[in-house]
Amino acid sequence: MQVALVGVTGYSGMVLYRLLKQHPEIDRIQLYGHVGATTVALKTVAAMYQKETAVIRPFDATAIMRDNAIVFFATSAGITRQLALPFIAAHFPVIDLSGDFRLHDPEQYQRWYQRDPAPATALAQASYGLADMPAPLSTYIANPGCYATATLLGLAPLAQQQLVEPTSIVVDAKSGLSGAGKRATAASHYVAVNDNLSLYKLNQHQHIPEMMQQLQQWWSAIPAIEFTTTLIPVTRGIMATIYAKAKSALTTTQVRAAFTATYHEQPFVQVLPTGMPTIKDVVGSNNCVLGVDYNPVTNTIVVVSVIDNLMKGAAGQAVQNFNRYFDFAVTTGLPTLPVFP
Ligand SMILES: NC(=O)C1=CN([C@@H]2O[C@H](COP(=O)(O)OP(=O)(O)OC[C@H]3O[C@@H](n4cnc5c(N)ncnc54)[C@H](OP(=O)(O)O)[C@@H]3O)[C@@H](O)[C@H]2O)C=CC1
Ligand SMILES: CC(=O)N[C@@H](CCC(=O)OP(=O)(O)O)C(=O)O
Repeated sequence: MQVALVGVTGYSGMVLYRLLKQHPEIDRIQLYGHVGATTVALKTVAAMYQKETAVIRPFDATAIMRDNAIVFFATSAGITRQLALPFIAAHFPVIDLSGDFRLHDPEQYQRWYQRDPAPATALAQASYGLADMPAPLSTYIANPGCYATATLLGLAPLAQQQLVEPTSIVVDAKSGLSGAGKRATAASHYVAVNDNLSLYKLNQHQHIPEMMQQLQQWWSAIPAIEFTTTLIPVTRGIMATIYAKAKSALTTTQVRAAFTATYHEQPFVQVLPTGMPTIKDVVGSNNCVLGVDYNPVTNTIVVVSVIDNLMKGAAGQAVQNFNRYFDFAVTTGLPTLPVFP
């Protein structure tokens, strides 16, 4: 099979290229960049790929659809919605790593992304591809956000089995710097990040509405969640620590059983039998590892969810959705072990 990738020069695109190269069902990857750009060799823009012979061609929707079975967009939010419309019109398969088609409601997109949304008719054709909670996929798959993935996998059993007070959910999420993409800013300057922690986008993070959209499908009684994001001085990895009041007194064993029941058939989701996961437990893998606890003193459930933001949070989940879309075994071409240590 031949597949197209737009945005190989970004962090997610580079990880996706590596995964697609190793995928046994993929014979060839066609790379595309900006509209009207000249064709360049991949190795000239990615110095670590000196032995790669691939070239990056200018974006051309017609050529992509003619030559490939599917296109992956690893492009920035705001860009994909400008490039993807011909594929939607043609019902050509797309896996989109950006946030442009995750929200069904265009007003929500305008509010949280502060940009014009894609047309409502186009948004209606997209499906939200939370790959470890399988639901039917349309030809346009909106890959979930990295924080949203970690948080939703940590909350799914609690929401679906209605184990918590629906108004009590608090999520304290932390991410490594690669989550911010390759462009440096004052906030991502080495001095700002190293030996430091900084909380950002308080109550304004763009993943809040996609999490609410999904949570309310699972349990409409959840009105909102408190969600904070903190930048931590690591390259890869997200840890979401979730707190919620139990609806009735439980034990840690009962909470864990709820998680195990949800995920026992999911090869990438591990529920720890004891203790809490660390970021290094997942880096380099497509896994999500979950630790759970119930504190009877405060009647609080604590869930810790860790993922690699560039794997499960982006490229890995994109390949998992590719496998689901084409009915390949879901683990095909995907690492289930971290690069520990
Ligand atoms: N980093 C992460 O952990 C995660 C990222 N995502 C999402 O994945 C997408 C990519 O993120 P990330 O890799 O971090 O971003 P980067 O900023 O690292 O890369 C962005 C990519 O988009 C390309 N691009 C930008 N503008 C255009 C354009 N007009 N036409 C064609 N290509 C363009 C860039 O090419 P060039 O360099 O030539 O401009 C680059 O290849 C984003 O939507 C992001 O929100 C989702 C989950 C996690
Ligand atoms: C550390 C960091 O800055 N992370 C980014 C994650 C961005 C991202 O993945 O954007 P999508 O909305 O397309 O998923 C952020 O918090 O905005």
